[in-house]
Amino acid sequence: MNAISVKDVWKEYDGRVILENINLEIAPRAFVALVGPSGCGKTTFLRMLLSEERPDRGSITIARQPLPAEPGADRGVVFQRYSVFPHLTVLGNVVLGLELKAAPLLGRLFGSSRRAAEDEARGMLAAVGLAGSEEKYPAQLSGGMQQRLALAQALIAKPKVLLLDEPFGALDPGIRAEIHVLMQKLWHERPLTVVMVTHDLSEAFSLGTRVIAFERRRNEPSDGGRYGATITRDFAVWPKRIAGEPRPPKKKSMPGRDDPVPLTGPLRDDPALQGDAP
Ligand SMILES: Nc1ncnc2c1ncn2[C@@H]1O[C@H](COP(=O)(O)OP(=O)(O)OP(=O)(O)O)[C@@H](O)[C@H]1O
Repeated sequence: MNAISVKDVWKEYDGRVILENINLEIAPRAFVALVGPSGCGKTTFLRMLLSEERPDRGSITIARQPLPAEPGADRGVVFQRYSVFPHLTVLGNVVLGLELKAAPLLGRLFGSSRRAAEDEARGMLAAVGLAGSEEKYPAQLSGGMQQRLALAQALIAKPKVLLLDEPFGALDPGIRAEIHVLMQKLWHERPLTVVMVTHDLSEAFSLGTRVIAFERRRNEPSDGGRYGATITRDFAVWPKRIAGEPRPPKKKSMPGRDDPVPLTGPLRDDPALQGDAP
């Protein structure tokens, strides 16, 4: 199963401790939202899960196996921008995900394999709401459609783990709400464990099964970078959100028990959960 286990992980850059003593057990099919102040090391943590960076100390395993030394098809990733290739069509971007998985060195499929890959990619594009846009180029798509494409490209290789680094941060609220619905649908339908970095607390609680805050407990300039951020809060979202069991759509007029955790009071004001978003 695609459980993630992080044990006593530390990361330094240039003699400065960025992350310290990170311990985290993520259940298979969880949707973990990571929040915390700007610069506390959320992206660094995600990059370690992707094998773009290595911990200086500690270990990370997925499904009880040490992380591969390089990023691979087992972990998909979507960034806030620039996740897709501008010179490839929408279809080409998604087919590439399959080509890189099947032929990592050559990155090309031919003949019937290519046709099968194209059919699969068309199915994936339909699943993210991009049917009919196959021959367009990313620049011809809106921001929301580009992120749908990035999700399709990441998911086509059937990763066990999906890593999201503020994937919806640049989208307008209406578009963001639509893509949240899509994101939940994709998570319910596929055997994925998701780790998402976000500055948006409301997004964290409306998508996640669990919200984790990173924070530096000591943050004095005189510390000289001796202390990094660590996990200071770990909330299970209530009512429980369970992969594969979508909640019924909300009734419009009456606030119900399936509403997300209300973001008022001490939680909303908790400095550990404040990013630098307005
Ligand atoms: N490759 C690198 N070399 C040196 N320092 C780095 C490197 N990558 C990140 N840092 C530093 O590590 C710290 C944490 O950066 P990171 O991007 O992980 O934070 P973050 O919490 O994701 O920030 P934000 O919310 O603003 O995206 C920052 O001070 C950053 O400058």
